[in-house]
Amino acid sequence: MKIILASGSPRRRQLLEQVGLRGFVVRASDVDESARPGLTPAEMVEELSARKAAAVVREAPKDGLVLAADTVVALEGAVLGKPASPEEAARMLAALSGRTHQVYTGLTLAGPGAVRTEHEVTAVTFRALSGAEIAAYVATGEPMDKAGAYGIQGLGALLVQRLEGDYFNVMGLPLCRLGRMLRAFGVELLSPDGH
Ligand SMILES: Cc1cn([C@H]2C[C@H](O)[C@@H](COP(=O)(O)OP(=O)(O)OP(=O)(O)O)O2)c(=O)[nH]c1=O
Repeated sequence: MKIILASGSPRRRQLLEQVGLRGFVVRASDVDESARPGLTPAEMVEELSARKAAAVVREAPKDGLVLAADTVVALEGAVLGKPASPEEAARMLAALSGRTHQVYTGLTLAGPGAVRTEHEVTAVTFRALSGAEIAAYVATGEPMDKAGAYGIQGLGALLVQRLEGDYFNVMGLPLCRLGRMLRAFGVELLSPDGH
């Protein structure tokens, strides 16, 4: 089955390769990422991942399997997406400092005749950060294209004291859940013949 990754995120591409998927194609969608007001973070990431998948499905081959995801950070009811400026990144990091937040990723698989959307949550606790540390981290540029203004896979690892759940969900793709969802579409990542 031809797998189409509907994502411009280099992390998601890397993570698919990590679990042995080869030969997939990348078709970044250009959908409106603004969410309807009043949705919970879980509803929001599910809806956005479904929207990203739907935008690519139209041009996909009939036997293709489209995979799309969306990640946000939730802090006590507030949803943090990607920061629009270094100042906003610094504000997000100050809000996350010394507290626990949730990272939500919605995942949609759209195959021949079936579409499935699920989400995964990971709880992440930051240590207390000084203003100087926040400024230094923002100056690296790493926060700018990432939900919640940090990347756990980079220097952001220095901020994370504790994590509960799927680490890869924080990077933007919950691999354990993905494996289970792919199996439902007939794609087995752990097969005896090494596929
Ligand atoms: C919290 C966190 C987020 N992120 C990233 C994952 C996502 O790429 C990004 C959230 O933005 P998304 O809108 O989920 O994804 P994207 O715009 O990068 O790619 P596309 O819409 O084409 O699929 O934040 C990290 O890489 N590390 C982290 O620790």
